[in-house]
Amino acid sequence: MKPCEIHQRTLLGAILQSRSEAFDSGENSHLLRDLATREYNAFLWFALISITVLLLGEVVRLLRVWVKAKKIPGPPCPSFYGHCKLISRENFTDLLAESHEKYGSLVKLWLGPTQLLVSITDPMLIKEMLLKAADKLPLSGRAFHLAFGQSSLFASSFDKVQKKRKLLGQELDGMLLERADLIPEKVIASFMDRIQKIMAKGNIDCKFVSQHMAFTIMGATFFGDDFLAWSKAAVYEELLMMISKDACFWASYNVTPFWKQGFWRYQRLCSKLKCLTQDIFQQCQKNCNIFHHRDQIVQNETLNIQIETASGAKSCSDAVFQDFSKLGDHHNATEEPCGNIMRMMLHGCQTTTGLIDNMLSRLAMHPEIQDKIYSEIVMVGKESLEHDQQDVYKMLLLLATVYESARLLPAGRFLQRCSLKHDLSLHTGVTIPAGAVLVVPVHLVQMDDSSWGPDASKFNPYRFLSNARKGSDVVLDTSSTGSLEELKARRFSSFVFSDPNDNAAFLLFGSGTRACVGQRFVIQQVATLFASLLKKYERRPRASDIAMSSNFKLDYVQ
Ligand code: HEM
Repeated sequence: MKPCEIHQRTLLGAILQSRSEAFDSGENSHLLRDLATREYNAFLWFALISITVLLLGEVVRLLRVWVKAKKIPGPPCPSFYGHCKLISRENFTDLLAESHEKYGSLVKLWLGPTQLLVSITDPMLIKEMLLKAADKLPLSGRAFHLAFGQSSLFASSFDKVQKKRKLLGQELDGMLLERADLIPEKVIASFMDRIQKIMAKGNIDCKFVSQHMAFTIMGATFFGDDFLAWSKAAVYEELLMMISKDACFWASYNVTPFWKQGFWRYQRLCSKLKCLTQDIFQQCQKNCNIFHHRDQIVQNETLNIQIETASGAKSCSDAVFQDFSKLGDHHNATEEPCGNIMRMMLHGCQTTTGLIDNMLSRLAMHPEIQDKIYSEIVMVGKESLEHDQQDVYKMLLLLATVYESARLLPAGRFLQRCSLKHDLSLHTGVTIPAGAVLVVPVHLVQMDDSSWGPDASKFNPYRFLSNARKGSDVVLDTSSTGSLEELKARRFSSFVFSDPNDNAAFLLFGSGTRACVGQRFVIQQVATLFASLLKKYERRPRASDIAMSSNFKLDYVQ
C-alpha cells in the first residue's frame, strides 16, 4: 500500500493530506479554519462519548442500588425525594425507632432518589457490619477538614487512617495508661481553682463544669503539665467549643460558602485556634529542650541517676506532646502540623464532657451508690497505702458506674459507616450496596430490653458486676448498705467485673475496624478523676436535678 493511501484512510492522514494539498494550492487560511473545525468536532465527540459513558455508568449503578435495596425492608417512599422531607435532626431517632418496630432490625430509608440509608439495631448484625464496613462518610471528614485542615486520623477512608490509628493506640495504651493515675490530682487542683473563682461570682452550670474537666484532662494529656499553667488555656477552651458548635453546620455546605460573612468569622476562629495550638506546642517543646539540656549535663555528671527537673516533674519523657507530634504526617504537605492533635482535643472534649456530665447527674440522683463508691475508694486507698497511685481497677463499683453512665448517655448518638468500594454482604443474605450510608442508633440498641433485660432503661451499675463464687452473672444485692465494714467483709475479689464490651449491644465507643482508639484511656481517666473527686467532694442533688437538669454543687466532706 502506498503512503498516500494510508493517509487517506485515517483522520490524521486526511488532515495531513488536506494540509499538503492546501499548501500546494495556496489556500492557507481556508485550510487552517477547516483543520480547527475538525479538531473542535473531534473534541466535542470525545466529550459527548465520555459524558454518555459516565452517565450510563451512573444509571447502571443506580439500577443496581435500587434492585439491591428492594430486598431491604423499610417504609414506602412518599415522594421522588424519598424520606428526606420527613427527617429532621430532632425526630431522626424517633423515626428510626418507629420504623424498626414496624419493619425489624434492618431498615432502609431514602435520603433522596440516589442516596440510600440503612439503619441496623440487631447487635450481631451491627458487629458484623462494623467489622466489614471500614470507611466513614466523606462528610465527617469535611467537617473536620474545614476547621483543621487535612486529616490522617479522622479521614473517611480506612486505608488513610490505619497507620495513625495504630500509632495513637500504642501511645495511649503504653505511656498514657502509665501516667493516667498521676494526672487527676493536679488536674483537679487546677480546675477546682477556676471553678471556685467562677462560683464566687454566681451559679455554675454542670455542663460547663464537665466541659472544663474534660478540657483540662485532654490538655494535660496532650501537652503535659505545661498546659495547666498556660495563660491562654481559657481562650483556647472557649474557641474550641465555639468551633465544635459550628463545624458541622459549615461542613454541610457542598460548596464552601465564601459569600457568607459568618463563614469568614468561623474561618478566623479556626485560624486563631491553630495559632494557639502551635503556641502551646512550641512552649512545651521549648521547656522540653531546656529540661533535655539539663538532663544531659546532670546525666554526664551523675552517671545513670534518675533525674528530676527543676519543677520537680519528670523531664522530657513526661511531655506527652513529643510522642503525639509523631501523629502529624510529615510527608503530606497539605496536613496541618497540629491538625490531628486539634481534632483529638475536639473529639475527646466533646465526648468526655458528655460522659462526665452524665456521671455527675447519675450520682446526684443515686446518693446510695455514691456512698458505696466512697466506701470502696476509702477501702482500696487503705489497702494500697504504700502506693501513691489510686488503683481504679480495684474499684469495681466505680468502674461499673462509669460504664453504666456511658450506656445511658442521652439519645442522638449514631455510629456511621459506609463501604465506599464494595457491596456489603451480611450473613442473613442481605446485600447492602456500596456507597449506602449505614447507621446504628446507639441509644436504641443500648436501651433495648432484649440485650439488657427488663431494667434496660434504668440506672443499674450492678449489671456489670457478677458474683465470682457462683461463676455466673449473678447481680449483686443492691439493698446492702455498702458500709466500709461490709465491703471489707465481702472482699472485692469475690466479685468479677463483666467487661461491657462482651455485650455486643454496648456501643458507646463503636466497634470493629474503626472503633474508638481512646476507649481504655478515657475510662481510666474518668474513673481516676471521680476517685479523686469523690474522696474530697460529695455530689448533692438540687431540686433541678430531679428533672435531670445540670446545676452543680460539689460539697466538701472531709
Ligand atoms: C467518652 C469519651 C469518648 C467517646 C464516647 C468516644 C467515642 C467514639 C466513637 C463512637 C468513635 C467512632 C467509632 C466507630 O465508628 O466505630 C470514636 C472514634 C475515635 N476516637 Fe473516640 N471517644 C471518646 C474519647 C476519645 C479520646 C479521649 C480519644 C483520644 C485520645 C479518642 C480517639 C478516637 C479516634 C482517633 C477515633 C477515630 C477512629 C477512626 O476514625 O478510625 N476518643 N470515638
